[in-house]
Amino acid sequence: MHHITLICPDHSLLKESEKWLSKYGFQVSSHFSIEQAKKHHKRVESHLFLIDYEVIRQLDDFTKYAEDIPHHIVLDEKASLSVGVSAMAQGASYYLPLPTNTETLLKHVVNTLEQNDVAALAPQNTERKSVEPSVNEALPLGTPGSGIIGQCPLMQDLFSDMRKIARTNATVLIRGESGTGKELIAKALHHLSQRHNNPVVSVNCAAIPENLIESELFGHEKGAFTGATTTHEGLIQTADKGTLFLDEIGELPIEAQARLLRVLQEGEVRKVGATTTQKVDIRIVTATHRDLMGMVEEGLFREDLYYRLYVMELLLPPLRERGEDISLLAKNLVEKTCLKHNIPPYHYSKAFDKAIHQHSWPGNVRELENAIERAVILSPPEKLEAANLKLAHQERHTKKNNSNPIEQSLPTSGTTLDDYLKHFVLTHQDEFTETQIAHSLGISRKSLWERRQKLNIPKK
Ligand SMILES: Nc1ncnc2c1ncn2[C@@H]1O[C@H](COP(=O)(O)OP(=O)(O)OP(=O)(O)O)[C@@H](O)[C@H]1O
Repeated sequence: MHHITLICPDHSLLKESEKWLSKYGFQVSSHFSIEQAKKHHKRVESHLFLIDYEVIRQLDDFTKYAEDIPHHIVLDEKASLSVGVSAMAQGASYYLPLPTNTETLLKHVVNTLEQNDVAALAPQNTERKSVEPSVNEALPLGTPGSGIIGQCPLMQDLFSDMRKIARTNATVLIRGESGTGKELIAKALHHLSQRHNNPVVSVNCAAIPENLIESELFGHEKGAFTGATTTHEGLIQTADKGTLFLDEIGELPIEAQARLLRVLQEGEVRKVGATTTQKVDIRIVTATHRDLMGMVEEGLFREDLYYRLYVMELLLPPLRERGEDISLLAKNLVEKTCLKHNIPPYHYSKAFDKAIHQHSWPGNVRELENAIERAVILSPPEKLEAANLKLAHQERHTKKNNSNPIEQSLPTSGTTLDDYLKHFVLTHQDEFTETQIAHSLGISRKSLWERRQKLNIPKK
């Protein structure tokens, strides 16, 4: 965990950040003088100092302290250009006015910590690794800087579980609807863990043809089957000392399940066509949106493997249950998409936010990403228009007005998301390709295929 030290008088506006910085997962201590902070720093290493310039004004020579206050941001209630220049010349990473809004300060804190981490890791990487492979708790999960946005209680609980689980080697099953961020969470878990200096390998079991999956995962010996002209290292071997993320584990064929069980039980991998085994040390994280227990009951998934994989569970809430996170995500996506397409930043209006909240996002964050991208690209320069989100329900309304009989048969209330998806697919499959339907729903083509199976949606 990163430790931040505030140095400011009791009445300072900077004091207010103490509480919310702790809420973001930083360990914070506060001191009124540099001397006092120095003593504390000797006992507990501080990764960053936030200093109210009023404290520096009292000193005759701040440079004397530079060595003891290595990484710092200066904040000033009487901010001026000349003081800013001298603060930066004396080693401050940033000089900001007081008060500074939470988001801006947080961004600068995260930037400085990230820069320091990179600098600290570069020369000492190997030494650090061999002395003490510490858990990487630096990621302030939930903030835009961490790449995973999530301030609502459900996500905060999830992050708190992740931090605990990351300390262990326990196998983790991540569950959640399509597009909720399962892969993102699996990778964050790896980065939080002691394995973070080693590889994290992601495999989508549904995307690899069934006849290749064993050789891809476990590797094969030369001559093991027709076409095996060389020996091939499997992805499990590649992930040695790191984390293997198996997405859509429910799609793993039954023969491969037996091999995977061996990896989990014995810590050994046997290549296809090999007579000997090799030791591997991997943490396995899996994800599925399927009911694995139901698959066990149907004989499609091995029960022994199920219990091996289901040691810890992380449940990702659907986007519609994340309250204000939807706005946070949408805002962040608008900024990111503008940057990506080189479009001047848009104002995120209340009307736009309202439209975002009115939709139920069956395709979750992925659907939101796609919808925002459409809105950013299609809107005029002066205004981000909600109509350009081109959400599936808007299309439904338009169709209704056009008196489409199938659409009109949709119940107006009490429709489940599955009903909605089924009707949407049935209504559009004559005129659109699978890729276009999946895109409109904000889900992958693979997810659409899976939902067709699950909901028994016939193809045209
Ligand atoms: N909390 C979040 N903050 C920011 N971006 C997110 C968040 N959750 C998901 N995303 C983004 O949404 C997209 C979908 O996420 P991801 O692929 O991890 O979902 P998934 O649950 O694994 O999907 P699937 O079930 O279809 O494989 C990615 O681009 C990811 O970066």
